[in-house]
Formats: sequence, C-alpha cells, structure tokens
Amino acid sequence: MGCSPFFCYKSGATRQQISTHTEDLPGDINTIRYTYKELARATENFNPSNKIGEGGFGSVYKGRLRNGKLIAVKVLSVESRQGLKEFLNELMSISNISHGNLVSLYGYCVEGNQRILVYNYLENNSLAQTLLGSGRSNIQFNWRSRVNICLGIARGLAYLHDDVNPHIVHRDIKASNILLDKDLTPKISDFGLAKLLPPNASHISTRVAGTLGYLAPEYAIRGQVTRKSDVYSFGVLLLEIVSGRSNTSSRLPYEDQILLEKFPEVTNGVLLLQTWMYYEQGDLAKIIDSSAGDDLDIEQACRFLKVGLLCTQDVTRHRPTMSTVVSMLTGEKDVDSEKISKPATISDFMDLKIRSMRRENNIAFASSSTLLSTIMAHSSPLLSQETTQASITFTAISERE
Ligand SMILES: Nc1ncnc2c1ncn2[C@@H]1O[C@H](COP(=O)(O)OP(=O)(O)OP(=O)(O)O)[C@@H](O)[C@H]1O
Repeated sequence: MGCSPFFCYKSGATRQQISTHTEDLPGDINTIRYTYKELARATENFNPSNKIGEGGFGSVYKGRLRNGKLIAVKVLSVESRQGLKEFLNELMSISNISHGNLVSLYGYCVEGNQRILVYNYLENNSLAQTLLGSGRSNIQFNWRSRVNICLGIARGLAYLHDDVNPHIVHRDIKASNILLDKDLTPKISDFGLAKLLPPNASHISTRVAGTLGYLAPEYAIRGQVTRKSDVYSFGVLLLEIVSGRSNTSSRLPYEDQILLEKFPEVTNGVLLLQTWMYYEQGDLAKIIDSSAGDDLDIEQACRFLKVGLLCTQDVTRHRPTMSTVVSMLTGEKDVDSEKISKPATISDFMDLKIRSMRRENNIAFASSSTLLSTIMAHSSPLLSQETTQASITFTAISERE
C-alpha cells in the first residue's frame, strides 16, 4: 500500500484547502503529467469513433500511448465547475494507492482549461452496461465469475476503508462504477466523490451526492458520510449481481408486480424489497438470476443475498464492516441471520417527507417542479440540488400521484 504525503497530511493540504485554480494544483501528486498533445495523438484528436463513454464528469476516450499501452482518457467538460472539484478529488484520492480491484490511474493532464485523467483501459466495460445492461453485452456471467466479481469489489472497498490512511469512503459505489478487465476482474472506478476520513473521525458531514438506489438513507437524510454508507451501496450492488437486476429498474417481471401492490410507495429500492419479501417467505432462491449458469451454487448464492440484506440494514451498526463482508462471502465467517430485518430504502424517507409536508402545509402539489422545490426548501440543508439523481425520483413520485 502506498502512503502519499497527501494521505499522511504531511503536505499540510486538505481537500478543502485546495482551490480549483490550475496554479494551485497540489505539487505532490505522485503520477505522470501528460501533455495535451500526447493525449490528442493517443486518441486521434479525441476522435468521436474512439469515444467509449460519457459520465457526469465528461467524455471518456480509448487511446494508445506511443509505447503501445491502451489507455482510457477521461476529459473533464470545461463548463463543469463541480467536475473540476471532482477532478482534483479523484486525482488526490487515487494517485497514490494501488490495489488489484481499483482502477489504475496512469496520469493526468492540466493545460489551460483542459483537465484530463488517464487510466489503464479496461476491456469489458462496466457492470451496468454488461450484466445489468439491456442485452447489448455478449459476456456470459456464470456463477463463478459473479463470485469473483462480488469478492473483488468487497476486497477493493475493504482496502479503501481499512488499509489506506486516512480511510477513504468512495460515496458512489454502483454498477456503472465497476469496470471489468479482460478476465472479468472488477475494478472500482470514479473517485470523483470520494472523501478522505480524517484520523479518528467516525463520520464527516457533507453535501449529499451519489446515485439514487444506492444511497444509504442516513447519508441522504443527514449527509453523514461513514464507511457504512459504502457498505449499504455495496449491499445493493451485491443483490444486483446475484439477481442480474437493477435496484432502480421499474421494469419488473410480471410475477413480481405483486411487490408494487404490497409496497405502492416504492419507486426505487424495488430489488431490495423484493429480496426481503422472498427472504421472509423462506424462498430466497427465487431472486437468483436464472441465467447464472450451470455452475450455480444455490446455497452460496443465498448466503450472498443474506449478506446483501445485512449490508442494507437501517441501523448502521447492524451493517458489517467490509472486511467482515469479505469473510462472510468467502465462508470464513457465518452470516448471522438473526440480525437481518427489513432493509432500509430511501423511498421510505421520501414518502414520509412528502406526507409530513402535506400534513404540515396542507398543500396539494401542483406540479413535480413545485414538489421538488418545496422538498428542497424543507429538507435538511445538506440535501441540495447537487443530489441530481435524487431529484429524478422526487419527480417520479409526484408524477405517479
Ligand atoms: N478505465 C476505463 N476503461 C474502459 N472504459 C472506461 C474506463 N473508464 C470509463 N470507461 C467508460 O466510460 C464510461 C463513463 O465513465 P465515467 O466514470 O465517466 O461515468 P459513469 O460512472 O458511467 O457515470 P457518472 O459519472 O454519472 O457516475 C463508463 O461507463 C465506461 O463505459
């Protein structure tokens, strides 16, 4: 494990102190600085045919360096101020750490308005586009490969949480941030929202960011970042990998429509509640992806699902640490079923909030935008417009009503 001057706070710089002006870039970033010309050459002038993705940060291009190495070049969109902050954040979060289940940052480029990150190129795209995508991928995720993916992500997160000093909370663990190499080894990517936990701090308060469906409720409500908020997101991801379904998908198989009758307020967290429902009925195997392959080990898959339920418990101390999760996934440690109760979903909170606001204000919301702005005005100051993904669901709730 690397311990950079930044991570040990020897540089005296904290994330908050670093301004977003180019000239104030921290000098102790332990990685290669590329010229814009080099990266333009590698990507054939950022040719659209080399574009492999688009995220909140900007566009991602595939490229080849002069030494033949394939790279992924992430170009920050110029107008994105928030992205600029994330650029510095990502750079500092991962430039000095390395683990087999984290993407490797090769370097960066800062020239004029340009801010670019350069990673190793991962051949098999993200879990969101392959396992959970709409049938465009021809990768077969048999059970063995899913076990390796779940374990790899758990190990990568345990490393960030326990082995790096200060500890890192990723804050945006989700299927589109898990990239796969040619052997389907998972690599955690996108450290734009990562937070460094100061030594001895149990949590830090922050503006809420992240992605709906994976957000731990206490983080969404109070903006408190702890390692347990990542554990929650990991739990959701674990259920998605075993079931092959997205937690936020509104497209449910016909036989599962009953779930929406049972929990009519739910617009996301569907998979979580579905898993809980089958767990209560003693029929957990029903949620396992039917295309998990001939090598499926049903007992192991059910254990993974129980770990997912444990990770998404409402009470944070009932969620295991990531190193315990690793032990439970490998079978070294038993899963304590007695600790499993109904998982928490952010929908519980939003529905409650809407109802209590209605009671308080006696209002019928005229439109989704009125609803959204009223919620924002009444919410904890930590809940902000930055929570763009959450906004979508606020809207969805109001439209359904
Ligand atoms: N190192 C890489 N190797 C191969 N493809 C990559 C790499 N990094 C990113 N990509 C591709 O680019 C896409 C966009 O990545 P990016 O991290 O910018 O956004 P995202 O995680 O999909 O979305 P958001 O920024 O909203 O969280 C990924 O889904 C993936 O397809």
